Amino acid sequence: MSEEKKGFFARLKEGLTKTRDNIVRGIDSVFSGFSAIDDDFYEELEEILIMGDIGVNATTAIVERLKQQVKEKHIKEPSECKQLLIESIKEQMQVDETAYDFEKEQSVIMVIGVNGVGKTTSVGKLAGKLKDEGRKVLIAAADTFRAAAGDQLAEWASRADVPMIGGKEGADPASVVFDAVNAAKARGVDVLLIDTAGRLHNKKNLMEELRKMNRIIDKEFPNAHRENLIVLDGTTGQNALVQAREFGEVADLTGIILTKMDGTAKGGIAVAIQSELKVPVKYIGVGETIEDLQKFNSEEFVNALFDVNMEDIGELHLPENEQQTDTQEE
Ligand SMILES: Nc1nc2c(ncn2[C@@H]2O[C@H](COP(=O)(O)OP(=O)(O)OP(=O)(O)O)[C@@H](O)[C@H]2O)c(=O)[nH]1
Repeated sequence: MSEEKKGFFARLKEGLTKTRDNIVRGIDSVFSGFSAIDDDFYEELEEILIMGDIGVNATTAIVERLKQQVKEKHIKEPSECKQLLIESIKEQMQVDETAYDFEKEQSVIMVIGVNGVGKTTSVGKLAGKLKDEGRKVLIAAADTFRAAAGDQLAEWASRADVPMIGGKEGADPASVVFDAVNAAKARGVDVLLIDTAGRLHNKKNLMEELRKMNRIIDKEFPNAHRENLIVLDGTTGQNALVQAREFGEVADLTGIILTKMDGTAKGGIAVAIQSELKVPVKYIGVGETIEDLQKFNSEEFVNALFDVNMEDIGELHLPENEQQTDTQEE
């Protein structure tokens, strides 16, 4: 690599440039264009948030919270609302600490989503991250439908230096899962990561296959902590919500991996997802390399979105390793 890689926060901020142009500029113009905080002001603000892919539910909650604060704090100037709005969005997106318990427990993580959203890449990145944290990781390549998927995952497994099971084109995905679960138990693996197909002959088959895999894990490994992480492509906007709802019908979704947040104009979808689906965004991806996936942090995300300088806001409650990496690299 010719130039030194920037810290995650800097990459996130850069990645959110288009989203920022989309949302924050509009918000700023409302704050500077209105001389009073009235119904028109709130309406205009709502419109910009909704247009910015933040979604109706989240927008309503954010604006309601803002109204309440304006009243309580006796604020008169629209410009004084900006910080309150930022805080309100952060609150809306907070992820509970327990969301990452599975990282420390014996767990089986099934990674699901439509094809091309970044499942294989995310499994590889997550494997590397957990391995670095000292966890014993095993990858199961249950996407046996797409010819190159197994090879692609094998490459990630070797990059992350973790073993992989399965990956043979045409093999029965459920039997790959069965083998992987039993290997995980026999080898005392901490985290089993399962990459699944995003496409089969038809949608019904795909959903049936997922159900079957779920049943096998439940039956063979009832004591493991279960996670079903859906991967959503941040550039698809509202369609990501539709996908999550569909997969939610066959698997109990416990979290979201939001990928391709580098260069999307629709980054506001992160806010919408959290409030519409009540499923937390646990990781975000801002590029194609192993260090480009990080835990989602609402503070960091909203600051990056609004271009708030991290130093200006004092100590952040980032997970330890992220905090160190960013300060060192920047
Ligand atoms: N820019 C960017 N590209 C990403 C990110 N995550 C994944 N990609 C790219 O998206 C493309 C698809 O990723 P895959 O991991 O193959 O997607 P998949 O969901 O496994 O696809 P199927 O195996 O077809 O179901 C690849 O070119 C990845 O490099 C990200 O965070 N940012």
